[in-house]
Amino acid sequence: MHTRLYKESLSLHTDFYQITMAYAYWKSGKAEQEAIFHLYFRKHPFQGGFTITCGLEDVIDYLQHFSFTDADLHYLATLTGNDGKPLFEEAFLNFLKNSCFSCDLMAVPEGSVVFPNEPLLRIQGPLWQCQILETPLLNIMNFQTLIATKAARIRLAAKEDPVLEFGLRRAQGIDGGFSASRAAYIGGCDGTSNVLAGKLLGIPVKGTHAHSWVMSFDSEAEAFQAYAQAMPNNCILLVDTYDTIEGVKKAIQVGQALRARGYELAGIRLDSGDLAYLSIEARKLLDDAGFHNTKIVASNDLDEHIVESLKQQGARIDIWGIGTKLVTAFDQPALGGVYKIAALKDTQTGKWEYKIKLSEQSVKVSIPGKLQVKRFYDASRGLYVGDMIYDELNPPTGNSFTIVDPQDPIRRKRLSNEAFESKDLLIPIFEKGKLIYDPPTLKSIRHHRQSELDKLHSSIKRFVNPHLYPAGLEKSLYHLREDLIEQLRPH
Ligand SMILES: Nc1ncnc2c1ncn2[C@@H]1O[C@H](COP(=O)(O)OP(=O)(O)OP(=O)(O)O)[C@@H](O)[C@H]1O
Ligand SMILES: O=P(O)(O)OC[C@H]1O[C@H](OP(=O)(O)OP(=O)(O)O)[C@H](O)[C@@H]1O
Ligand SMILES: O=C(O)c1cccnc1
Ligand SMILES: [Mg+2]
Repeated sequence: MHTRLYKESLSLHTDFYQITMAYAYWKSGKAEQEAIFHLYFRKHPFQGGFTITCGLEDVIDYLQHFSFTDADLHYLATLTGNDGKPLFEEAFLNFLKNSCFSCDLMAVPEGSVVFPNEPLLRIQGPLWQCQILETPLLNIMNFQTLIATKAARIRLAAKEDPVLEFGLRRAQGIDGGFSASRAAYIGGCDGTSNVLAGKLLGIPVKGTHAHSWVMSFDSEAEAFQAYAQAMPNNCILLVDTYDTIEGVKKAIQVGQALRARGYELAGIRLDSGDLAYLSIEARKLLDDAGFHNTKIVASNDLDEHIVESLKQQGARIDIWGIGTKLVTAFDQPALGGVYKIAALKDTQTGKWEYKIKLSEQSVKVSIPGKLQVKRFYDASRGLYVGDMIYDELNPPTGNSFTIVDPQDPIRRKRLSNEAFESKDLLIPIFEKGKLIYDPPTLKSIRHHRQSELDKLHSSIKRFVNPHLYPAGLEKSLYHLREDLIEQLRPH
């Protein structure tokens, strides 16, 4: 990458307080104490019923390059407190210099459907390392998970139609654009206008031309002819610069000239006005002129709701170009994923101590333990039927389980091994800092996302008041959490 940022080591890509805590852990002899943290979210984005996890490959890349360079340490050595003296002792900086990532990481594979409170990542290792990674892991996972989920919703609305991601110009800076293109592809887009994402990630690059192409000529007809001349084998003409219907007629004339040369007009693009009406009219004109295979591309501030509405109106749009509202997750610009400590090993006894964060808001009370998620699958219906978050330090026995919704303990469900198949969602990625996972290709992550969504009942995927998928705490974990809350509450 060509920016100043990407020439840097990214170990300082964290919040300052992570480094001050790492220092204080080190000073108080706790730095190497073994801890378990989970990364999870509490509420689906976009008022939806599902979320698509995304970002693991970048997490892996980050952790593999996690080391403090001399330049990083020189910088940290310049930081001073309010007495003007250095904040960090040299011995601590040496400790950082000689350290490398040595944790265990478990993760839910990218492209999987996930639900509130389920760990997307579980990290176990020295307390200071787990702590310092909070910010970069959230930075990577929150954004890509958000965009993959938005793209998956757009994919559901567009049904089988191709969707092109056109967002780079509106994305949140350089990495915001690049990682959005990646996440959008995983979520279900078929191509991108982002050429760097094409080169580095192998995403198909696609596109048409801008209004300025048309405006740079004396007439629209000349502009269309020149574009067809330059690119006869990839000719999609933007027809709305002056008058859409007149533009379609001129595109048809150019299509006839192309056909005489042995080429086909690939498409036209509509970028303003009533896209339902104009696409229906354009389709008639194209069909009447014998251009049945010429596709109609539409763009202009589209999102999943407008795509769904246009389809209901009978719009004849074949390909959807979607930028701003996808890559900025316009209606919800951040996923509120969090990263919380859940257990700490007592150095004397070697036993795990459960950790829990209390809050006035019950949704913010964290979940203690070494968590895993067991997902139950009804093979006869081809549907996921429920997820059980359980504690590996105290796993449930037997073949039949009760899950409890921590926000509404009346909501319970029984899940059994006899009735359903099941699998654990978190799989090993790093063991003691060593990568033991072979990340899948982007294409196979996309396929995985599709097969995951196929296994969700349609009521969970609808946009308005989606049905709540059963994802809860295994009963004994629920009680453990309640007991801890009881013990910690002063009254
Ligand atoms: N038939 C339709 N039903 C619902 N929404 C539509 C329909 N046609 C277009 N839209 C959407 O309505 C919005 C139209 O916005 P706006 O009025 O700013 O665009 P416009 O009239 O095309 O003007 P401009 O030329 O500035 O792009 C866009 O988000 C577009 O995707
Ligand atoms: O609408 P989006 O989903 O973001 O898709 C990308 C948009 O970018 C281009 O125009 P741009 O928005 O730059 O100019 P315009 O507003 O004049 O169309 C293109 O014509 C699309 O309208
Ligand atoms: O190729 C296009 O049509 C395109 C690319 C980026 C943004 N809007 C449109
Ligand atoms: Mg626009």
